Amino acid sequence: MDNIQVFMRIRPLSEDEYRRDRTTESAVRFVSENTVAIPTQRTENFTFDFVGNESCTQRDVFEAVGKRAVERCMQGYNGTIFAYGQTGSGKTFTMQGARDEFTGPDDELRGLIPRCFEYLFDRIAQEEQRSGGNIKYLCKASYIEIYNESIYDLLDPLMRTCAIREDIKKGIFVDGVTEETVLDPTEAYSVFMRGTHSRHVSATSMNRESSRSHSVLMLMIQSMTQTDTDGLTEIRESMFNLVDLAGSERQKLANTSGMRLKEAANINKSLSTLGNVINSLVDISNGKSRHVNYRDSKLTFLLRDSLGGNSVTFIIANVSPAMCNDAETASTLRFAQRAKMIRNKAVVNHDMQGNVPQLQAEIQKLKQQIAQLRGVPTTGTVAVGSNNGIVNGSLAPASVASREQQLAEFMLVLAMRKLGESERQKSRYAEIIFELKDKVNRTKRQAQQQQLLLKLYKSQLSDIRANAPEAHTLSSENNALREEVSALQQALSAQPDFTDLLFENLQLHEELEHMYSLSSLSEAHAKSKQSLEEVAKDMQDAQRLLTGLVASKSHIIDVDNIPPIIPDDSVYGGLEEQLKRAQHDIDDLELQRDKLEFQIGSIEEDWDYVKDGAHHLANASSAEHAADIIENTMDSIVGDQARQAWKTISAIYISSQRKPTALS
Ligand SMILES: Nc1ncnc2c1ncn2[C@@H]1O[C@H](COP(=O)(O)OP(=O)(O)OP(=O)(O)O)[C@@H](O)[C@H]1O
Repeated sequence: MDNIQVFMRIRPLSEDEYRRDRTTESAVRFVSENTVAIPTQRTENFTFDFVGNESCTQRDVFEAVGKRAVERCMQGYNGTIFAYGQTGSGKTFTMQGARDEFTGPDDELRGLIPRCFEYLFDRIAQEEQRSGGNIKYLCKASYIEIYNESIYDLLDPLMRTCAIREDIKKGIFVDGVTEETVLDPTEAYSVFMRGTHSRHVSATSMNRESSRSHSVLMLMIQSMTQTDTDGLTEIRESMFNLVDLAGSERQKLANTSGMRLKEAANINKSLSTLGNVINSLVDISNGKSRHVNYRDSKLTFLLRDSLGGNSVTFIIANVSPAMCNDAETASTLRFAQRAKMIRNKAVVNHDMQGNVPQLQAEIQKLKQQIAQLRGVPTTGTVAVGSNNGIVNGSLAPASVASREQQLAEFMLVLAMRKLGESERQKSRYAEIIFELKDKVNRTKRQAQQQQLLLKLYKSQLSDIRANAPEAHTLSSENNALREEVSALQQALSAQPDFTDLLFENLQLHEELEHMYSLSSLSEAHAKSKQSLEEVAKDMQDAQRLLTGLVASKSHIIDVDNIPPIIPDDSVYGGLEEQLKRAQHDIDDLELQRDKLEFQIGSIEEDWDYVKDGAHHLANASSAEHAADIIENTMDSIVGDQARQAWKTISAIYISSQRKPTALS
């Protein structure tokens, strides 16, 4: 059992941070070589397996983490390196490096990924040479992104989404993800950069930052060792995951809506699930029985083995040294401290492979050996010694024979198991073939349906074309109508401008009002007013009629330019509209659901802080320690209710301790 190893890296202060802090003083204080604290956050001390200060180089990180991870993968263990930390803390710099292109092995700023590639292929060349051709290696790379709880295949030109599946033999895997065989570091790096480029392109087109998603580069390393005599092959296979996580800062709901809300809810979900999984695993390491909710997020489900499973796991906790980021730095270190308590059970993933006759021959050989050994006592070989087989204090041949017999029987059992396994594998392959055939059939059916549709469209098109002879008549009719329209338009333009009439109307109206005010001709006024209104109305009607007529005559079919496919456009349009509305409703509902999940997650997290705080408070060693706990817990809580509850708990604690001055 190995604990997850945690490496902390402090990046140099950025110019922005300096402008904000107005000091170069670091928020992180070194207590000893591998122990740090954040005094402004009054944290406890944090001890890690390695702590790199601001001048820690890319080479240092590789020597401490990358090299060890590659070595374990070469032995057949699964390995994972996570880069964790707030946005801008240096995760990508640590994993990938300072630049977006590979400038070769002399580039001192290249990150862990290119360095791991170089080291891995160096070691492979060494091993292949040392074995004199008996060992052969195969490496395949896949690269995915987890964004909004969907998995995108970054090596697929269409960046299709994939599903995670579980299989008895393969364990957890990304179904249908692109796997590219890589033969040297340059090839591996160019595959990695291709995926990184797709990630940037999709991030830009979707108007989001790459730090809002997790990326996982998966390297499958397989070694095949040919055994000398029996033609069997030993296969070792390990999965090396290099994970660049989304920024770890807790997403706030305030002023967030639409896509951003969904994004925030999902990042929150996967990071808080990661936190919950780690908490449960820590409890398990402390002897408690807990269910671990790996399936609550894609990230934790995919990396299940890396957390409390069959993997050698390293976490690099990246932090900023700035005072303005001290709370986030403290939160990252608390996360890393908890993760360090998780214990993994890494085992070498190996298997024997040979065809069934080879395995059967092996069994036959073993059976013969057993039969020979069984025959030993009857042929009198055992009787050579005396004293129950003990000769001069050492085992007599009979005991040796029985030990050999046991060994041979044990090997027989192993071989039988192998045979069984190969049978199971065979049936699994049969299943896969069946599934593939099924898929092919479905694709064929879809293709047939599409061909039918195409035929239908073609026949409709040719119907329309077949009616084309009428085009002449239509065309002459068309011309006549066009002339009519232009005549009407002329007539319309010959009419006095409608606005002029209205204006005149208004003037007359005003004049009449004036006259009315001067004389007592009220009746005449009313009549004139009415008649003027009638004239205006008639003018309006005439105008409307004329415009309508022009518009109706303008709808003349242009028979020379019939679009290729017109069928049922309005129906499709209507359906599409309905579909859009339904999709919109679904999006709204999903958003609501995400929002609720986010709120629930946030509330649960808050209550966890309250519970943890109360637990720590009960065990506080001094009033100062208690004051720290009260303050830190309050900083971590987001919701009002939990804050209120924490205030009450703190007040009760303070009054019961009767140390109000220290704790206030
Ligand atoms: N150790 C370091 N030395 C020098 N510069 C660094 C170091 N770490 C990070 N930087 C610089 O800090 C900036 C932010 O780093 P980076 O992009 O790696 O952060 P990040 O944690 O990956 O952010 P995000 O979550 O947004 O992806 C970059 O300009 C990077 O070059």
